[in-house]
Amino acid sequence: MVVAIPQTEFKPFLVSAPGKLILFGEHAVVYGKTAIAGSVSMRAYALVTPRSDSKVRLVLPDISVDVQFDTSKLPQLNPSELSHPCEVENHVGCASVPEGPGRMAVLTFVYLFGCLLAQKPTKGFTVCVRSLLPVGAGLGSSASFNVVLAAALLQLSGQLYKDGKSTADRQLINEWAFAGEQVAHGTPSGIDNSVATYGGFLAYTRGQKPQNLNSSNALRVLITNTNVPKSTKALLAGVRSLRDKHPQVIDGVLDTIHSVAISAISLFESQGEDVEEKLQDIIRLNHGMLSTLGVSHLSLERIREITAAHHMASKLTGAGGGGCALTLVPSNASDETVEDVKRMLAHEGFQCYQTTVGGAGVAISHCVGAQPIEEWVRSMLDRQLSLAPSTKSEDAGYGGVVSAFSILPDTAIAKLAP
Ligand SMILES: Nc1ncnc2c1ncn2[C@@H]1O[C@H](COP(=O)(O)OP(=O)(O)OP(=O)(O)O)[C@@H](O)[C@H]1O
Ligand SMILES: C[C@@](O)(CCO)CC(=O)[O-]
Repeated sequence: MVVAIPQTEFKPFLVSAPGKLILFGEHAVVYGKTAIAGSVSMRAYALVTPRSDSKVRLVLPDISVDVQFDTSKLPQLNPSELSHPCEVENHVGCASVPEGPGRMAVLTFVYLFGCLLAQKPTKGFTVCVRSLLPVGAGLGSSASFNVVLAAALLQLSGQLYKDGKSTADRQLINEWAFAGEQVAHGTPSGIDNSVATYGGFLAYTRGQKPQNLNSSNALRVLITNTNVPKSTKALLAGVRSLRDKHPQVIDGVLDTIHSVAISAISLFESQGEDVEEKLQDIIRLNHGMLSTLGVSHLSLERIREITAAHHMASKLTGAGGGGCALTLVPSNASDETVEDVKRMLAHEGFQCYQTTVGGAGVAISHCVGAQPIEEWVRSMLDRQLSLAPSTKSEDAGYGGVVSAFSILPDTAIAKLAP
């Protein structure tokens, strides 16, 4: 059965943004040293579809959220009247925001909607976000969520002139995504949302504008989740207390990490044959320094052992104490070798993702290849499932598309642009 789709103000569009990986400089960055981060090919995707009423619906299947608001019940917000974006908590009025893990995501939506759209006569719409990034594993799932949300709402408000492609558009998306990060995290550094917006590789030093590294070398990496829960706060406190006790020693370690990041900058921008080998060296060195700071973990050391046996260098990424490790896959490593390593890591109970670092930042698309998005979503699922007409007529006939998008397997989502 073909579902008739009524005329609405805009056609469905899709926004996507990558997660991030800290390559060098975690922990030292807290003390004013430089860190290098890159975008990962795993992304968050927001499907935006029109509605025929004035409701807005936020569907977040990965964290079991499906909320709907009457636009007139959402607060109009003026950012200059709030001392900090997280104050949105005090302005939700009669909009009912769920408790639990989805609360921050919904509050971010309320904040961005209140600032960007509430003042304008807004037709209803549905935003459904799916992400291929593990939540809370240090890969910037929060930042990519905030970037797709900010870009979607800016696009709906008519403030993007080049579909997010121009420098001005990106700057705007990055600023609003940072505000979203502030709702969730209080005082984030801004590196995560910058990577999710601009993509590629960035050098970041606290208090300075992130520097885009002109690298044409996308890196092939394995990201291995130890599944060991970590407390970033406790790990940061541990390093601080060690530094308080041994300031000269620890400052020396932090300076060395800074030198590693500076070497990485020149390596990323050079083309020499020995670049890969030198990158491997500094990955090992950086991990050694982090281990000296006390933020490694047995599980991370085990990953290093397994990958080292296959001539691959690994280091922890993010706060450490568990969390994720990154492994550089040398360009001459065969697919069999990579599969072997992945199998051994999985055998130890680790979760392993193969990805490239340094790909595209935020992207807004109106088609997938030559297909309109709604057609693509339908074609991805079994016809019986995907063509079921929506029971939610107010979703302007797109309810079935939203439901289909919500349950598409990750393998289908991974095929989406870019
Ligand atoms: N797929 C998603 N759908 C909706 N919200 C998401 C999604 N992924 C992440 N989020 C939001 O981001 C929050 C997780 O952020 P958190 O900072 O804990 O993890 P992370 O960003 O993955 O890790 P890190 O900040 O260490 O890189 C979630 O609680 C939710 O608010
Ligand atoms: C450990 C740290 O350097 C990175 C955590 O992903 C903390 C921070 O920069 O805020």
